[in-house]
Amino acid sequence: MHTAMVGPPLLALEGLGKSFPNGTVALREARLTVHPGSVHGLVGANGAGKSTMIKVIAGAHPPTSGVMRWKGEEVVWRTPGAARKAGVATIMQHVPLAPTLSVLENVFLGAPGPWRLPRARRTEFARLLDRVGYAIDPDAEVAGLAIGERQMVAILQALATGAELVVMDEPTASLAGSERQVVFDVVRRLSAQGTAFLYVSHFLDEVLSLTDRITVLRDGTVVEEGETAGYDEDRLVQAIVGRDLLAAERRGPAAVAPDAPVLLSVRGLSSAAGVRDVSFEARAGEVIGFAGLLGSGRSELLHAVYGADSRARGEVLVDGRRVGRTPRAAVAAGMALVPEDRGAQGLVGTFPIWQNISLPHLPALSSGRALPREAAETERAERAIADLGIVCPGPGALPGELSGGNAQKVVFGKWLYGGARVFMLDEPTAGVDVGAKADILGLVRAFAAGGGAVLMVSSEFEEILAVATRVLVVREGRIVAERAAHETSEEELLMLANGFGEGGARDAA
Ligand SMILES: Nc1ncnc2c1ncn2[C@@H]1O[C@H](COP(=O)(O)OP(=O)(O)OP(=O)(O)O)[C@@H](O)[C@H]1O
Repeated sequence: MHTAMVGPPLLALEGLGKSFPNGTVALREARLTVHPGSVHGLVGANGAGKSTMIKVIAGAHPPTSGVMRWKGEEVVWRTPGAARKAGVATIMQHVPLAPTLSVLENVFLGAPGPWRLPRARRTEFARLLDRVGYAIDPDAEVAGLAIGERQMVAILQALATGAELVVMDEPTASLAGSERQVVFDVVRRLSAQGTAFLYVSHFLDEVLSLTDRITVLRDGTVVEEGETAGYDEDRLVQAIVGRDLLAAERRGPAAVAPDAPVLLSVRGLSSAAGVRDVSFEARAGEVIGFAGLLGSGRSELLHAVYGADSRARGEVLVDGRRVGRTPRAAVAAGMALVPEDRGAQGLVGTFPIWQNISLPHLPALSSGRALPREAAETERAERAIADLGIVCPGPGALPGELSGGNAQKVVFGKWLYGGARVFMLDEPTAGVDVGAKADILGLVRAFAAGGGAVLMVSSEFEEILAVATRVLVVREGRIVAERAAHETSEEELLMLANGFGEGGARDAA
């Protein structure tokens, strides 16, 4: 990392304001200064205005007020194309690549210049790989790539367009440890070559280790800006949420009574989606963490338990009674699943928040015939908004008006306030800020303490250890190891998830 502080900044925003038609003021007199070759962290709670700022920079949202300067010159980018042409590339969390095209074709999709000729392309591709220090087959089809590799294709694509500033929105959100490292290495390497990065992330350890400077947004305004060296995690959390939370997050799991009844039994579950002969039990009050790498089958396992995979074979029992193998039967038996892909499976875009939250519970909330009681539903939504700290104009807001993290909290609220007893969470804190993360983990504990059972999948093993009573390690669709949470460590779980048993021997998975 070398920061060229002499000369004008690469990008400067001054007095930036952005209001939406519904009256929400997302940015107020905000400022940002990014220097060439620097890695600049942008952090803030859910709804603080990070995405809005990025979208203004990327030319996707016109600002309502303020000035933007690029290399010292005042600029107005009315389209993403204009920003890209000037040298800004934006990499969003869900990388929009063309799945049926090859890596090579994707990398040069938006690139200008002479790269239409196959020979020139391959030469340039090799040069780009050399710059990032990463190897990937140019002829591989993108559909077959792991998420980490897709991120790399997006970075190569940004370089191919000649980007001088790469904006990354939560680039590591669904990556496993080793894949994250690859992203960090590339960012460091490219910044040393002069490319600047604006790095948006809720993973504060990443922001602290990777960036040179940090800007903290709260409620649309910049509350702090300074050199990363002047921060530690506690101070950054304070700046983001205005309170100290780490104590709550580190509290550790509660113990389960040895005579607690078995709530959920899973027997010999297998599926074509890669789940292989999985059996386990969950007692009332237990939080079971499923530790596995991306692609280990951990999400498929939850889906199979929930009955969402019609090809799955095996038995699932709640309170000793067999549950039919459909999501409908699962819900009726008291099971709830909060999926990882909340965008596609979580919310109905045309329903206000209150309706989304009560969607799974309509029978319980209805009086007489299928007429929902709006007052009860609104009350439930208001409770969810308060408990989970959902930043929104009110229960009548539409999902599209919410920031990403707040929309996730709504999905969470959907299930939390019903009569569920077995709660399955797939990456429950992905994309939510540190404050909400502590709130959600607190809710998980409260749910278990109230006699429920929780199955939780997370790529963050630290988070699993913070709430789980027991950890099941998933690899290649099987449970390859079981540990009591207080008897294991992040390092051990990572080894096991990677297929290494104790002493470095590969487990016979
Ligand atoms: N299209 C929109 N219409 C109305 N309000 C919006 C719109 N997009 C965002 N907002 C609001 O603007 C504010 C800032 O949202 P933004 O998405 O920038 O937050 P964020 O910091 O990126 O949050 P997260 O960490 O959850 O992604 C929020 O209050 C959000 O509800």
